[in-house]
Amino acid sequence: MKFDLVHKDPLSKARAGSITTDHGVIETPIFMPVGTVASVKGVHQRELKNDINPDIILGNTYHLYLRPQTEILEKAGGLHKFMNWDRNILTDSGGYQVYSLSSNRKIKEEGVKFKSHIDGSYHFFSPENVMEIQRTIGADIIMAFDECTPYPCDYRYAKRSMHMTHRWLDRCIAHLDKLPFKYGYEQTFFPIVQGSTYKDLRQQSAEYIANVGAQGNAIGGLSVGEPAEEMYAMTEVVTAILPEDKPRYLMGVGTPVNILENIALGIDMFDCVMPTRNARNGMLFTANGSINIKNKKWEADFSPIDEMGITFVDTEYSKAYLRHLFAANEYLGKQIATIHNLGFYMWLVREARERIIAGDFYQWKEKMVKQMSQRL
Ligand SMILES: CNc1nc2c(CCc3ccc(C(F)(F)F)cc3)c3[nH]c(N)nc(=O)c3cc2[nH]1
Repeated sequence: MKFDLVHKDPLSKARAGSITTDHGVIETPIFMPVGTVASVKGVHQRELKNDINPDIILGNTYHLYLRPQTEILEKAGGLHKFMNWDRNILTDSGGYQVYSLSSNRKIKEEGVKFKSHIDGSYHFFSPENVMEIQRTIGADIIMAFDECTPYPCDYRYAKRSMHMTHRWLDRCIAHLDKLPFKYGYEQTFFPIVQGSTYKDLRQQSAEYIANVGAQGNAIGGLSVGEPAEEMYAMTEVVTAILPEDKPRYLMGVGTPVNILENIALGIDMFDCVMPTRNARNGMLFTANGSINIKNKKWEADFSPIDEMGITFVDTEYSKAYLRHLFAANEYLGKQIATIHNLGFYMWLVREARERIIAGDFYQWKEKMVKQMSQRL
């Protein structure tokens, strides 16, 4: 993997860059649509390419391991082939999903024992077997097996959890070195900074991760319920220590405002379920604020969904029609809203990149943060 920084903003830590992998170039700042079980819910790969056009999407080790299971993915020649997606894929290591999805799980030094949310069967993730699973899935960027420290937690727990994540990181690296690439293209490993919302622990963890010298670095343990100010404060502490010439991925972030604020703090990569999950609930994000399309006020509003939208749904369908589809619980409604929201998130980070290159990102960000916070 190669990362070229093409521009830095004069009034903030925002950067514009390009990540090059064997599956193409990723222009940063980038938003990565969540494709949990080898699909961005309700969107065809062709629509994804033509209308939303992400350089990279996310896949999930926890889900893919349970279904369709790694044996099938291996026979398919990896996830790219299996889902007919020839651009970049990043997989999370499953640690977070076990913590957030599995009913009962037991975290020990060796690894995590968990119960499948699908059929109740018991499984075990360790740094070692998760590296093997991610090699088999074949994503271009793979994540360390970490413990996403729950929030809130006391200092002692956060410290112990951080040190275990560091020991697991060492085990990931030691094991990965013995596992050759399976499908003829490179896979890049990102370690993950923890430390909860304690400044000194975040500094320690950022130093430990920076020392690994990886091609990219992630910040975990945030967007887990902490106030936005805490998220920004921890991001600031960590980006001051992580190497400037490597991409930074802030996991699970966030709202449009969170994304702009963290771009200003030096973050390059984002993922979040909000655009897709909120869409299925009728919550649309726009440059002028958010719309709850189920609201009666849109019943006879025949204006386009979003005059400034970048996808075909924004101009080809009206607010009244989309509201009707939700009222009738028509599947098409969820699909239209999902394409709109993903389109908006892609527009937001692309516009941020253009502004960083043009040199007026900071002023634009200040204006957008106010404008997007309105409720329409
Ligand atoms: C929502 N907040 C949040 N999400 C977080 C995530 C998940 C990110 C993710 C990746 C891939 C998918 C996929 F389903 F699309 F594949 C879905 C979600 C974290 N992941 C790890 N490893 N460590 C963390 O410390 C961490 C903290 C996180 N805060």
